Amino acid sequence: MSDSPTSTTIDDLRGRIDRIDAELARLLEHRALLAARVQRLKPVGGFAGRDPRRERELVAAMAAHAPRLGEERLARIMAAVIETGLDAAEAETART
Ligand SMILES: O=C(O)C(=O)C[C@]1(C(=O)O)C=C[C@@H](O)C=C1
Repeated sequence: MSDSPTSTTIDDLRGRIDRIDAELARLLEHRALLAARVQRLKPVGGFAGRDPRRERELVAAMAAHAPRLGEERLARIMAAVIETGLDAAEAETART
């Protein structure tokens, strides 16, 4: 896939972003499902059982794949991802 100015338009780039966003949504859904399963296996799950060390470790591992974003920005993104996953897990628990 070329990024040359002649072949790349805003529409092309937005199309590529849309495809990545669809993939991200599927991955986030899958991640939330797995994180909900972890909550059910932990002695204390949900927000009460939050594990800051595990969160730091997963962000550090991700940073190796995302040098443009870097660890500090990834930490902000992953805080939102993790909190949203915990929120969905707690809502599911409340329904069942
Ligand atoms: O690994 C865990 O202990 C989890 O509960 C999963 C998870 C996550 O979403 O990755 C969620 C909350 C914790 O603070 C750390 C990680």
